[in-house]
Amino acid sequence: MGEPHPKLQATGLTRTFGRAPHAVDALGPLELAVAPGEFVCVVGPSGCGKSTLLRIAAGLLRPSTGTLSIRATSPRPAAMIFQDYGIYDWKTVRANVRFGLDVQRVPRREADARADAWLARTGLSAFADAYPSTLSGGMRQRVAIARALAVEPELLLMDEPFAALDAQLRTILQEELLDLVQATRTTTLFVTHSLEEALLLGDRVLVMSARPGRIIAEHHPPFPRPRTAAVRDAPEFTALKGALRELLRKEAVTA
Ligand SMILES: Nc1ncnc2c1ncn2[C@@H]1O[C@H](COP(=O)(O)OP(=O)(O)OP(=O)(O)O)[C@@H](O)[C@H]1O
Repeated sequence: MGEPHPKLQATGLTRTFGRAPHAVDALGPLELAVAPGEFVCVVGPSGCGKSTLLRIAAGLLRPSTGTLSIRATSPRPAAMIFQDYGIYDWKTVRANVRFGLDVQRVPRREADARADAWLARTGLSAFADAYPSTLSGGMRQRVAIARALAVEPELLLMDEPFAALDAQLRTILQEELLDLVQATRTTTLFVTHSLEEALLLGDRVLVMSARPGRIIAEHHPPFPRPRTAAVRDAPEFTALKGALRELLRKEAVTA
C-alpha cells in the first residue's frame, strides 16, 4: 500500500523579508509533508521562521521561492489559532464560535446547533451569551479553539496557542486539545516552544535550525494513541525531551 497523498506539502520553500542589503532570510529551504490526520509539531529557536511557515500555510504570506500546497476539497481548508486568541470582543462567545460558519454561509439553525455542540465540547455552554472580555485567558483560548474546530477544517494551524497561559491552565488545555484532536483526527501543524507540549500532542516533532529555518531533526514520540496525559511520566518522554532540549540549545547558540 502506498503512502496517502499529503494534506500539506512544502517543496523548496523559502521566505526572505525586505531587500538587500537589509534582507532577512527567515525560512528554508524547507521540505515538509503532512499526512491526512497527522499532528505535526514544530519546535525551533526564537526567530527561526516558525510563524512564517504557518502564515504561508494559512495563505497570509507568499513564499519567496518554492511552493506550499494543501490538498483540500473545500474552498477554505485551513483554520488558524494564534497565541493572542484572535477572537472578537464585540461578539458573544456563541457568535464567535459561529463566526466561521457564518462566513461559510451555513444556515442559521445548523450553525447554531454546531456552535452549541462545540461550546459543550469545550466546556463553554454556560458562557455562550457572555462577551469574551469577561472571560479568563484559558476560557478565551477555548473560544478560539471551538471557533476553529467548529468549521471542521481540513487543516488546523496553531501558532503557540497556549503561550500566554499560566502553566497550570496550559496543561489543562493541552490535555483538552489532545482529546479533541484524537476524536476528530484533524490534520494539524502546531508551533510551540514547549517540548512537553510537542511530545504530548505530536505524531511527529520537527526541529528547525536557527534562521533561516530548515528541518534538522524529526522524532516520532513512541506513545500509542489514544494518548493520555500519563505519557508525561514515561521514561521515554523524559529521555526524548532531554535529547530535543540539547539539540535546541546547540541551535540557539548558533542563532
Ligand atoms: N514582516 C516582516 N518583516 C521583516 N522581517 C520579518 C517579518 N516577519 C518576520 N520577520 C523576521 O523573520 C524571522 C522569522 O520570524 P518568525 O516570526 O517566523 O520566527 P519564529 O520562529 O516564529 O519566532 P518566535 O519563536 O520568536 O515566535 C525573524 O528574524 C523576524 O524578525
